[in-house]
Amino acid sequence: MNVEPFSLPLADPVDTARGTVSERRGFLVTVERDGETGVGEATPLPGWTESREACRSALERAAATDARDEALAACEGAPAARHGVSLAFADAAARARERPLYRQLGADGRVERVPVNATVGDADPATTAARVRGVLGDGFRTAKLKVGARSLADDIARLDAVRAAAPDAALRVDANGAWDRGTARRALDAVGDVEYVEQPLAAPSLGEHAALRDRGRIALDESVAAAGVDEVVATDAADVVVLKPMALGGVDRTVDAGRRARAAGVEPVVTTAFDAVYARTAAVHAAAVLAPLPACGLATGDALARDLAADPAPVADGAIAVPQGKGNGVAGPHVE
Ligand SMILES: O=C(O)CCC(=O)C1=CC=C[C@@H](O)[C@@H]1C(=O)O
Ligand SMILES: [Mg+2]
Repeated sequence: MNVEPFSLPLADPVDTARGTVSERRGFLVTVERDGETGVGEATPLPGWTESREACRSALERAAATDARDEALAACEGAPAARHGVSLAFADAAARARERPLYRQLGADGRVERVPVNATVGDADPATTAARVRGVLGDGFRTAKLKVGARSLADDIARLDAVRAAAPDAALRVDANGAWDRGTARRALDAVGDVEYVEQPLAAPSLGEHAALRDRGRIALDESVAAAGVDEVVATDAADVVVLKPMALGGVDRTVDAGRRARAAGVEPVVTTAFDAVYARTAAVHAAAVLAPLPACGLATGDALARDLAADPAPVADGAIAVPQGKGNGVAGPHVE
């Protein structure tokens, strides 16, 4: 196993209630198996995953063995590291069997496309409205707006401006845990017609989120990373679970978690953690296994100023075409 660090700046840093995401640093994981090279990506994002140092240590432990199960065991407790190692082995296995990753992960039939949302960071009302109009012009139908970085009144003014400028847009909002219970209740009453409010309260707050569900649809993201999908489902804390493969320990675990959530009546949505191309594309495959899904947060490639390789799954008309070649579909070698 080979582990190589990388660092990628965002083209346009994303402002959220938890600060600004401006750079993604991670590790490329390469394994040779069955005569094929498999490539995985571990891109930790503190708040969702282990730290970069913990990720590096786990990958060092994993690299000490060539046995898949031992390497995965070395990554327990380090979800980004486990993501990288499990993806490298799954990519090699799918290539060896000459099938796309999503078939390797358990999809029964061919899946062509996964619908995606645009992600719109915090900005003043006019800028937010212009960005939403712009993404509709690019073919998106659904926009996820970051909220909670300013007062609720200001966020409602942003939503009003968006609805005036882009009345056809389907909207969701993501507060990244910025609100207290009173603000969250007022927000749910004031946001109007949105698909859901994502992570209104700090994670995990499962009982508190369950209590908010009579006011509107709740999606949980950081709470899923903190408490796990099963705990979120068992406590009736969410209508929607936001599944970030990087935070869940891999695309294999994401598929399993999505199936369990759906069986319990909770809708899964797959998103990236502003990952580089290997993990982003793998998340598209995970979404393909779970399809049909609501619009997923996978359209984050353009957020990066540069990437590790050409994107085999670009966004067109509000959807991503699922790569149908063998493996993950990213053509190496990576370029930095
Ligand atoms: O879900 C999306 O539309 C894209 C991904 C995304 O919004 C996020 C990725 C990583 C960290 C966060 O800032 C953010 C989120 O909270 O969902
Ligand atoms: Mg979120």
